[in-house]
Amino acid sequence: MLKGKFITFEGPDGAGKTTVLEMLVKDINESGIDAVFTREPGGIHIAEKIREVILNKEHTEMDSRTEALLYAAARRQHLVEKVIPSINNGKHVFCDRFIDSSLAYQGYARGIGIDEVFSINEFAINGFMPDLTLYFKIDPKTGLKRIAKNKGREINRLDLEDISFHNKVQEGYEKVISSFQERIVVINANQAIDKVLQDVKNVLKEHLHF
Ligand SMILES: Nc1ncnc2c1ncn2[C@@H]1O[C@H](COP(=O)(O)OP(=O)(O)OP(=O)(O)O)[C@@H](O)[C@H]1O
Ligand SMILES: Cc1cn([C@H]2C[C@H](O)[C@@H](COP(=O)(O)O)O2)c(=O)[nH]c1=O
Repeated sequence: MLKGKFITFEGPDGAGKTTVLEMLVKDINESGIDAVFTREPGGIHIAEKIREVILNKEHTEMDSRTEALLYAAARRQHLVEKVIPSINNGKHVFCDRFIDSSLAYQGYARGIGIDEVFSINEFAINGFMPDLTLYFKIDPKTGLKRIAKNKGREINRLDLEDISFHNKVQEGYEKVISSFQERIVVINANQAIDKVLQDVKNVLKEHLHF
């Protein structure tokens, strides 16, 4: 059987990744494409439990390396339990965040080092990288404003970091993009949502012939 593709969505908080993925579900399903939509950290029971531990606002004492290891552990379980079996069954997997988030947030913004965080993730992913990554580019301040406007959304421990942390996340992503130019496509997320969705669909058509 032909394997599915692994497509990840990345970007700062509030960039619009989840919104676009939710809009894509309908279109992809209607087009008859066999796809799975999932997220990190989470997507399966154990990883959702790890998510609760990482993002709990009360866990202010969490050490940066502990944080990096927990994200990597959730990633490993999600990969072996959900992502890899789906891809082997010919399904395309769309995932809200993956390794690039760890490189930008823990590697660069937390100051552990992008190479160090890549190393612990190599153990977790064992060579399994995305076929394509869409990076939602937005000024972090705009992303945080969008989140603040959305009263229904739960604010997590990472959202509560100050703007200098979120600016570092963006800088970290820029470094990651320059290291993986052949895999990562940049989407202008600072546009009306319908235009962002259309740009995403165009990239999927071009790269994956959807
Ligand atoms: N292009 C857009 N223009 C204006 N508002 C938007 C746009 N895209 C998303 N939003 C709004 O911004 C908020 C955050 O969007 P969303 O949750 O999709 O971002 P995200 O990238 O998944 O963020 P996070 O990674 O922090 O979960 C939501 O309230 C959403 O409705
Ligand atoms: C996978 C991953 C995520 N993060 C951060 C990024 C966000 O602030 C939260 C997840 O919340 P979302 O609403 O689902 O985007 O976690 C991270 O720091 N490192 C990672 O590897």
